[in-house]
Amino acid sequence: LDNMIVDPSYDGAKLGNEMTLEFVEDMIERFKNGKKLARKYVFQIIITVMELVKKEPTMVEVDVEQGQEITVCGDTHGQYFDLMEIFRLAGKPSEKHMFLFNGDFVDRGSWSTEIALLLYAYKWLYPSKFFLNRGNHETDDMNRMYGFEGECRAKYNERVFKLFSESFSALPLATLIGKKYFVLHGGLFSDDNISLDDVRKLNRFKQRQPGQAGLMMEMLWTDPQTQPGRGPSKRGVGLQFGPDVTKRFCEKNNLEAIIRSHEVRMDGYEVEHDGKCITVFSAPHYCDSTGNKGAFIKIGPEYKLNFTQFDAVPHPDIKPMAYASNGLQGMI
Ligand SMILES: O=C(O)c1nn[nH]c1-c1ccccc1
Ligand SMILES: [Mn+2]
Ligand SMILES: [Mn+2]
Ligand SMILES: [Mn+2]
Repeated sequence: LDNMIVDPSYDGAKLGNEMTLEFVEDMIERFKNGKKLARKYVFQIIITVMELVKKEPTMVEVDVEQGQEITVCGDTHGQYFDLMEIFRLAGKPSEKHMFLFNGDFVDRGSWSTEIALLLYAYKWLYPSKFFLNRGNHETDDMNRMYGFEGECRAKYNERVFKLFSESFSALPLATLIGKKYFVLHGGLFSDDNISLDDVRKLNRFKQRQPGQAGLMMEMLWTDPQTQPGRGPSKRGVGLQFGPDVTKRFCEKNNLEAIIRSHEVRMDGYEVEHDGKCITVFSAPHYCDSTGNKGAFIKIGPEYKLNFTQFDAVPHPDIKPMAYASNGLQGMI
């Protein structure tokens, strides 16, 4: 990276060896005005955050101390201007105000590189207060089809996508808050005997992509259902799990509830399975079409769940999937 230079005409803040709040604030404004980051800084940010998250356990454990809070967000899917609305309403990340983004940061919305780079910059700035769970959209197959790869190529280059892809495969798969809330993108498992210890022990580096079976795939893909037991997934990947599965898992692991994302909810969130399964989705008016609200959850030292709903805000006239290819690139 040292031999990479930043064009002397570059009008943005300079990045040295440390992330600064000034650089992050400058990034936020640049992205709002449709500007990009110097490519050298993009590489620096992704590489630094990849090294940081590689050292994190597959399930990160966080407690909320007095005077602190954590805001849990669900899918943001490239909707940068709605992410700005989250920070306006919830407050921005800080040493006292922790955040957890629960996967699906990218794809669909056309400001996926802006969201990914901003979340990564905050991870660098507040490494022990800012948390990222992997979603099923932090994977190569989805990024090829749903816009992120195309957006990386269009705004930066293929190497930037490859680096993001490598960093996604290093992301933790779950976060345990106060030993009470098990937060992951998709949901629970085909096997009732899976415990938090099995998640802790899961070697997420053995396979870069979740594939069609196994613990990692299930954590990123499964959905709750109202009927007891387990059923087939509507997505063709994973399965659906009923209230009894959630109850058994929470009892076995002394949990209040699981918090997951992965599905749109018209109210932005939904409390299901007798309060043991909560879905939080943070992309309002999803794909400029669904008309849903977004939501986020604030959790303080008392570990009560505090839901906030919010509406989509105006954004520049760039459609969802503006950079998506037909996904056949490189196939023939
Ligand atoms: O793109 C989405 O809405 C999404 N979010 N999580 N999973 C998906 C998805 C999965 C399979 C096919 C299409 C979308
Ligand atoms: Mn999603
Ligand atoms: Mn998802
Ligand atoms: Mn929109």
